[in-house]
Parts: sequence; structure tokens; C-alpha cells
Amino acid sequence: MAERGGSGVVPLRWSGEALWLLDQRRLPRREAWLRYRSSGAVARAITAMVVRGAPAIGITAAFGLVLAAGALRRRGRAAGLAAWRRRAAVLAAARPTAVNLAWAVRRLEARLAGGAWATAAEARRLLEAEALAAWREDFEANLAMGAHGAALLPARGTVLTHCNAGALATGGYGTALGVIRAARAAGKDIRVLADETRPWLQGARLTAWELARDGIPVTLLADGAAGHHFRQGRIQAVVVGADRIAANGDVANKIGTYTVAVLARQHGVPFYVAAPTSTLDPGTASGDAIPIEERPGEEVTACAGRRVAPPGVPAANPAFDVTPAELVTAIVTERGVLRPPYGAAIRRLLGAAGGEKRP
Ligand SMILES: CSC[C@H]1O[C@H](OP(=O)(O)O)[C@H](O)[C@@H]1O
Repeated sequence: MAERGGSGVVPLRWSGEALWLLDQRRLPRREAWLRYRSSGAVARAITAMVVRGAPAIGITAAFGLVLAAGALRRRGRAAGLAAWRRRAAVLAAARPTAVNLAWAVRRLEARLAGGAWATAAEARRLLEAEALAAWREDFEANLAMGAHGAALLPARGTVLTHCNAGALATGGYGTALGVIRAARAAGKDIRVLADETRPWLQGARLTAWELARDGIPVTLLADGAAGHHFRQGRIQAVVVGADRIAANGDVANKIGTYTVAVLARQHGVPFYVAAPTSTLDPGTASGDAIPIEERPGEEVTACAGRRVAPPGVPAANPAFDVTPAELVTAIVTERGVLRPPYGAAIRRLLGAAGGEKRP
């Protein structure tokens, strides 16, 4: 599926019996695949960031829910569903900020509730079909989002991106990197500045790896360097991904995104957010209500696994920040480009899709 239309990279593979995850902690040095056969192990892999990126962890959780189908063998449908829901809750809690985990649980639970199944095996087939559909739809959404976003970029210019919102963070092709891939495929001379994105280095390790593989010109920046390049007039647009977009258009994304948005506004550079509708969260009124994951301080006091701070010095490590909607030039989705006021635009988009966001 991932070969069609773009980067050949996918973060996961499904064998029918097991889920295989590309261990993103080891990239770019090593492309190591890990096999998972239980929903609990999948949840631990999401928390440990073996796989990361909002859409990618949503799809991964969906296959974790397929692996949880064994719980449905319990005596009685109600007992089986209760046991399955307990495993689903563990997956939903694996990381708190990306709304895509809850979206995956809602989507597969709806399939179970609405499906005709009498045995755990029949239920597993329903869940597997839904997980595969969610993966395919995400990949197709990225292709559509790429086309919508590519039209916003200049024929020639430099785009700054933050973190990794590429094929590795999605079901393939990418959101922010999908926009860049689509612009290049359309013949636009787009070059990329990639923030290294401390502390986990998604930019230095993952975005640089993806774009170099595709032959797309990419230059790595230290996180504190973006302001210098904005001031030198070297950046014509910013494109980033998102982990959750609140009902008013506030955007939760990797820590440091807000800083880039403020710099973009200061320098009159458009700031675009590329995200599938599965990342929209109409149930969360504003960014103030988005839970921000706090990760271990050791990720900050060390760099690439080597301690850099003196022993005993604590570190704050919020993994995300919130960019207020007023700093966002446009939100690029697979169903089109949203412009302010985002509250109304999101309601229209989801209303057009038939009421609330599909589970
Ligand atoms: C396509 S959304 C990717 C999104 O997820 C990343 O966070 P993490 O690597 O911690 O999962 C980052 O916020 C990206 O923009």
C-alpha cells in the first residue's frame, strides 16, 4: 500500500497473526522490526515510542485491538466485551495527547457493537477489517492532504518543518512531509529546513532520514537556530503536523512548535498545520484542555543516550505544546483547507461528514 504514490516507508506491518513495528528508537542507524502478539505489548511499545506520531499510533492501537480479540472468548458476550474494553482502555492510555488513540478505540468498539458476530473469531475478523480500513484511509488521506497542501506552497522556496510528521508518523506518505512530497511531485522546487527537535530528535533522526531517502533537499537545524533563518528571510513557509486539534483550532504538537509559530508570525511567514480529520477533536473546546504528556526528564538530561547534564539536575520534559489558533494560517485536511475562524470551519467540515467526527 505504501508503494503507491510516495515514500516506500511504513512504520508498521500486519501479518494477520502479529503486528510488526519498525523500531523508530533505532533509526537512522538501524532498521529493526519488532513483532507484537498482545495488546498489552503494543500499548507498551506506543508508550516507549517504538512507534510514534499521532496517526501511526492510532493505527497501531487499532491492530492492538485486533490482538485483544482473544478476550472475547470469555463465557458470555457481556463478559467478553468487558474484558476486551479493559484491554482497549490500556491502549487508549498509552499516551495522553494524541487524540488518535481514543479515535481508534471508539472506531473499533463501534464496529464490534454494530457487527454481527457470535464467536471471538468472527469478531476478530470484523476488527481486522476495520483496522486495515483505518490504515488504508489514513494513507489515502495523506495523499489527498498532500495535494491540498502542495497548492499552498510557492513554486520555489524553503519550508521549515518541526519534528517528524512523515510516513513514519502515519500510515505512510506523511502529513506535513506529505505536503512537501506532493509539492515536489508537482514540480515545485521546495527545499526543507528540519528542526532537530530535541529531546527525542525526531527531526534529526527521522525527518532527515525520510527526506534524504526520497532525494528531497533537507538541511538540519539546531532547535534554537530557526529564528536566525527567519530573520535572514530564508523561510517561505512552515508546515507541521498535529497530535490534537481542539474545537477552536488550537493545535497541540511537538514541543517547540509554538515557538516556531510565534517566529513565523513575527516574520510574516505562513504557518500551516497538516492533519487528517482523525486528529480533530471537537470534544475538546480549546488547547487549554488538551492533556500535555510529560515524559521522563532523563530524555532531556541526556542526548542520544549519553548524559549531558550534571547528575542530580532535574529536567522538565513536556512532549507537546499548544499553538493558539490565531497563529495558524491554515489547517490542511484530506477534505480541504480550513481557514479561520476555525471553530465554524471545523463544525462545517465535520457536519458535512455527517455529524460528529466518525468514531
Ligand atoms: C503526523 S502527526 C506527528 C506528530 O507526532 C509527533 O509527536 P511524537 O513523535 O512524540 O509522537 C509530533 O508532534 C508530530 O508532529
